Amino acid sequence: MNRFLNEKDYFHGKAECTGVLLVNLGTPDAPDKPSLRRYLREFLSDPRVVEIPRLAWYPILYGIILNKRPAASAAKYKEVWTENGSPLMAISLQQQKALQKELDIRFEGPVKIELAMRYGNPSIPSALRKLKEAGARRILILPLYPQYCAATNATTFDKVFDELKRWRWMAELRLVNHYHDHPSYISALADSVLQHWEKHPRGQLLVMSFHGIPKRNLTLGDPYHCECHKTARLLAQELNLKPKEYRVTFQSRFGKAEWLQPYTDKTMQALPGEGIKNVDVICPGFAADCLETLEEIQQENHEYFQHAGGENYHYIPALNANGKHIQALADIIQQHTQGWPETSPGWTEAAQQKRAEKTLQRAIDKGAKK
Ligand SMILES: C=CC1=C(C)c2cc3[nH]c(cc4nc(cc5[nH]c(cc1n2)c(C)c5CCC(=O)O)C(CCC(=O)O)=C4C)c(C)c3C=C
Ligand SMILES: [Fe+2]
Ligand SMILES: [Fe+2]
Repeated sequence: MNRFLNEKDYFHGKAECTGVLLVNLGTPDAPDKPSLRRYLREFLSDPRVVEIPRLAWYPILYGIILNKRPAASAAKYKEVWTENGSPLMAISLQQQKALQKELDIRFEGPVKIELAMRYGNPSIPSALRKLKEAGARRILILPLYPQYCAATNATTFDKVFDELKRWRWMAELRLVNHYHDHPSYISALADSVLQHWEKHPRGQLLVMSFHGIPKRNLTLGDPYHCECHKTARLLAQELNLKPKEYRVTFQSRFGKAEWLQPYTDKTMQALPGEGIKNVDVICPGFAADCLETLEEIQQENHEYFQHAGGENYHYIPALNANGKHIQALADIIQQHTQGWPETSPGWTEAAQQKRAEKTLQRAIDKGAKK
């Protein structure tokens, strides 16, 4: 057996392209107990996610968590599951499609986008191999987490490296570390808040809720907490908010240790007592709506707020596949692929002609729609 992945059917002058790998966290295949058990086992066995020595962690994971949590989590997933499957997966596929369309217009030469999930399917190795088969000699990895965290971004890169170290002919590789302060991302967030305020009365407070991590990770040097606060500050600036008009909180606590504070759920229970009875809530760290936004923020925290005497609670959806988000991601991709050849060998004149015609047709269609 061969130790390395060889080049299949290679010939000189084979067409090349630039590859972009979009990566999100992953989601169970179905909202049932066996699928949840499989998904949680892979996710929670990752030492980047739970940084407890394996000898201490595995008895808890296999003895308690994987016996209790799959059923409880499956019930939550059932509440948000759609006819197109898990919201995270359905939205990620829409993002991939819209971005491919946008990059086809922006780039001279061919750019191929693949979607992967860090846990579950489609896996990072399978998506990287698809890019390889499409002739990607240069690959940009874009984890869809604006704020860098070792539990999300670093583990994505680990998995990419594990795959690439098996390739005979490695691709040129670039990584997007984060985009928490990218002007196009901040502007897309601000736009989504303004659009929301056009349709709904504005709350007294804009709560910006980010996924939490253990507090210990911050003290060990993970920049995630700082990056969340920077995103929040820039978004507040863009919206001309005074400090008392917005608040940063952290959600999705897991286990008994202390996580980043203030906690979103405790904040929602306390706000009405402070006289704040109307709030808008946004989750700027989630590129796509998922269990953590739709069930935990839109439903569960809404209930906490109302039970504590709150009156109006509006969740502002994640950026998902909205136009400004796709433009922002395309800006990030363009910036990080600078210097890479836009026209590759094998990119024939006929293909270039076809692209020019397609671009022209799109411009005509766009003009006709206006
Ligand atoms: C030790 C536990 C966890 C850490 C650390 C963690 C960090 C982290 N997670 C996200 C984004 C998402 N997490 C999602 C679900 C989810 N997260 C954890 C635990 C940790 N996350 C669990 C156990 C689950 C599964 C659901 C459950 O059983 O409660 C999701 C949603 C996936 C979906 O299918 O919809 C996302 C997205 C970030 C950004 C992050 C660190 C910054
Ligand atoms: Fe999580
Ligand atoms: Fe949660």
